[in-house]
Amino acid sequence: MEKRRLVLVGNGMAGVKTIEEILAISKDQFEITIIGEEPHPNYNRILLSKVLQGDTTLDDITLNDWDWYEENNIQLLTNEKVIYIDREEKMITTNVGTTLTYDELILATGSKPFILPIPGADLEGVTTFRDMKDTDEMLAASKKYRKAAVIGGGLLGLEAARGLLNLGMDVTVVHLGENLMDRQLDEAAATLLKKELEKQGMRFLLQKNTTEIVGQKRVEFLKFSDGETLMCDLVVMAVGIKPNIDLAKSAGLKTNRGIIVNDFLETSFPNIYAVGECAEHNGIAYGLVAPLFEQGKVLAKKISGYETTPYKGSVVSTQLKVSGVEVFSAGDFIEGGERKALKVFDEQDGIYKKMVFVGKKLVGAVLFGDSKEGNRLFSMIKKQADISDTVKVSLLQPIGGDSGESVVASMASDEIICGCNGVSKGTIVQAIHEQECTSVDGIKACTSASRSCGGCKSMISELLEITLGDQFVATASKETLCSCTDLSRDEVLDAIRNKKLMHTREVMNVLGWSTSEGCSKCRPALNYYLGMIYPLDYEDENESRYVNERLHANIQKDGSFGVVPRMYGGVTNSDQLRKIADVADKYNAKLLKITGGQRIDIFGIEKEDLPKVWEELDMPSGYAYGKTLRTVKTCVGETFCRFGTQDSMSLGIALEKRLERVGSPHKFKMAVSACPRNCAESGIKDFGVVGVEGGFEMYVGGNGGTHLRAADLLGKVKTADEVIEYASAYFQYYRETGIYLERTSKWLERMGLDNIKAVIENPKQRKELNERLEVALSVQQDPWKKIIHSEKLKSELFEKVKV
Ligand SMILES: Cc1cc2nc3c(=O)[nH]c(=O)nc-3n(C[C@H](O)[C@H](O)[C@H](O)COP(=O)(O)OP(=O)(O)OC[C@H]3O[C@@H](n4cnc5c(N)ncnc54)[C@H](O)[C@@H]3O)c2cc1C
Ligand SMILES: NC(=O)c1ccc[n+]([C@@H]2O[C@H](COP(=O)([O-])OP(=O)(O)OC[C@H]3O[C@@H](n4cnc5c(N)ncnc54)[C@H](O)[C@@H]3O)[C@@H](O)[C@H]2O)c1
Ligand code: SF4
Ligand code: FES
Repeated sequence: MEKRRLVLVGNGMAGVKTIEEILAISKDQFEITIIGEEPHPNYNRILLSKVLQGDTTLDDITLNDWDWYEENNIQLLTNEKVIYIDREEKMITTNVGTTLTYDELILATGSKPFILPIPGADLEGVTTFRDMKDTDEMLAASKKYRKAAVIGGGLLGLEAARGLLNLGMDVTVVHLGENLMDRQLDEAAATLLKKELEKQGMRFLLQKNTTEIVGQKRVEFLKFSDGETLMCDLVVMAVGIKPNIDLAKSAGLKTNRGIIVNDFLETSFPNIYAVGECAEHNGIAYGLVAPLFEQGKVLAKKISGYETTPYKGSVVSTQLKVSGVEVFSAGDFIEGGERKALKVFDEQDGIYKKMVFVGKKLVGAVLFGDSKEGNRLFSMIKKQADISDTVKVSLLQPIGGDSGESVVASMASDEIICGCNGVSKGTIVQAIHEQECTSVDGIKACTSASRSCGGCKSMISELLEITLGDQFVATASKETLCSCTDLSRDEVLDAIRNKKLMHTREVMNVLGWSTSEGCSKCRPALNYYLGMIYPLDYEDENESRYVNERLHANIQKDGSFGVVPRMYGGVTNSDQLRKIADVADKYNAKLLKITGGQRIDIFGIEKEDLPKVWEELDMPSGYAYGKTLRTVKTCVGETFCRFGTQDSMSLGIALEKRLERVGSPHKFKMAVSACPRNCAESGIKDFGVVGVEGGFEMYVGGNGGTHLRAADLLGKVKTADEVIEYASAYFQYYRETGIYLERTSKWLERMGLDNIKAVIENPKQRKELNERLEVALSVQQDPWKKIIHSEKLKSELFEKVKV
């Protein structure tokens, strides 16, 4: 049967969740294309607050990585905006001229932040908080400036303010109303919240109406309607959102605040649907993921031709994601008229709880200071169950305190544990018993619970403990390799060695993986571990590698590639430079850039040209894409510098030639400086060398990236040969004991510097590590050369396979 063409506009949370639901029920019905204006694969927008708070990175919050699209045969166009829908021809056009026809079209264009229409809103330093670009802008500003003003004291504004405080800025929240989070909290809870956040260092200006943002080029201060001002050099506008309906409106679909949809998410025009924040159902456009995911489920069934109950709207609950503050709000929480409130206020411990009833039905709740019962109350609100007077009062007791009973234990099977993804206690218990999910990650993989805000993780953990007893304690104390197995990395490696397992599939079969194919986390990890354990016999599985490693180049936003040839020790010559210039001209490179690792990146090469570019360069691969040694940065050293005490360039080149190509758990960067002035920045490298009088100091575990870490002193040696011996042993020890994707900075903290030192300083162990490394090095080949000389690889990788 010919597949129907399904086009999704908007690569965000609601749209991609709908596609996941479609794939789960009818994998082969559609040929799917997703078009997203942002340059990234689908990421968890909710966790941008955590990225801003410095707790995590874009990689960590990616929900569906590039490989997921490829594995599911989804064509993904990023950095493209759909600007036109031809309803009659059933065709869309993007801003770069791509046209695509569709049988079914889903609009999931999300929302746009509301920008106050005041003078100065377009000044430099004024931003919103909606996407990764905004988050990057705030992260960058925090490195240069000190004073931030956040306009809007809602959920978003407060989470932004907390993030900026974490980044070391002075933060003032400017709020129009009398109470913070006025859409979610009553006066009592808002007052407690303000006090708590003030303790954390946040400042507030309430009942302040901003009339102007003033500055020459960049913002300098805010002006308020009462004539007062506030000095600031960063302004974050968080004053609400409006559904993004521009495209739908221009296509003539019926719109109001959002795109009008019926109970099956159908718009006013056949075969066009809307889902997520852009959709308006019964007069409501939602701004939280739980209702959007509910919509996605209904739409997936509808579009796949399955019978479905109609979408009848959602009751919502919210939780603020600021550490140290527990706030929960759900339903109709303001009393008055027939809505009667039941409240407790423990002033000493700063706990406030309120439930609002209509007759015997719970219709709303606000919790401050202790929000453990939040999801349970939310379940009751959703079910509109009758609650007796005794239960009413018992709901306000601190469960788990006096009685010893846990909240989770007392929940009924159909009560919701994960509000974002609508997953009940019963579903999780079933996954534990029937799918043998025994960790929070396992539950996430089996049911999606905890995949969004993560607020339910502690309840899931508790439920696992209650359901599995001792067995959970055993599995909880270890981190599993991935959600396909309950075995830890060490247990898997032991089994590979003891049972002589030689292939990724064999490992999965013999060790009882819960999935037949594994996942994008375990496949590359197993490929690495097997290669490390059996350097001579294991045949690398290219298809288990991430796309950059598979193609030996770095894929860029626009789908072209960056090519970085090796320049040992950052030293080059006119011949190499000429070749790079010729290749750049011939293959229309878009940019030549000197990298931080002292070499040249040739950007903008098309995939099919890569083998020809490598051949014409005739230089080794710089592995700028690899989990292996990247570069050895060097200073000019004693050869030219009057401060130099050692020959840093020769040592750097020797180290790079010795350690290149062989795989490691993550990338490995090195540097050699010839004196303590440290021009090569040896203090922030995985292995850094500093020349001193009479020898070299060796520093380890440094990192100059997201998690900045100064390297620790490993030791001091006299000769360059000793440096090479120590560095090789250290690298091999990391290869053998590191967890796949663990940088040495984290590895060192996990293993303990003293323990690592004890191994590396032991002459016997150092020698053995060097010998084992030698074996691994003996079979390495330059991958570019290998591909150039293989017609099979060239055609498989660069002609047939879609990236
Ligand atoms: C910092 C932050 C924290 C949040 N925290 C929470 C929370 O704790 N709990 C919660 O429930 N919700 C939270 N939310 C809200 C939640 O993230 C959103 O409700 C959800 O992401 C909306 O999903 P969506 O797919 O409708 O829109 P989006 O995720 O915004 O996706 C829409 C996508 O469509 C793209 N697009 C738009 N127009 C076009 C076009 N014409 N062509 C191509 N692409 C287009 C956009 O670039 C965007 O990538 C938070 C939001 C933010 C910003
Ligand atoms: N934890 C969470 O669930 C979470 C976190 C972040 C964002 N979100 C969602 O993201 C969306 C955007 O959040 P938001 O906080 O911007 O929206 P919001 O509408 O909830 O809050 C905006 C706040 O700004 C205030 N405001 C309006 N005009 C103002 C002005 N001129 N000056 C000062 N204050 C003004 C309002 O009184 C309101 O409290 C919402 O849908 C929200 O639910 C949710
Ligand atoms: S690290 Fe020392 S030797 Fe090397 S360039 Fe800097 S000052 Fe000169
Ligand atoms: S409650 Fe948000 S992920 Fe479960």
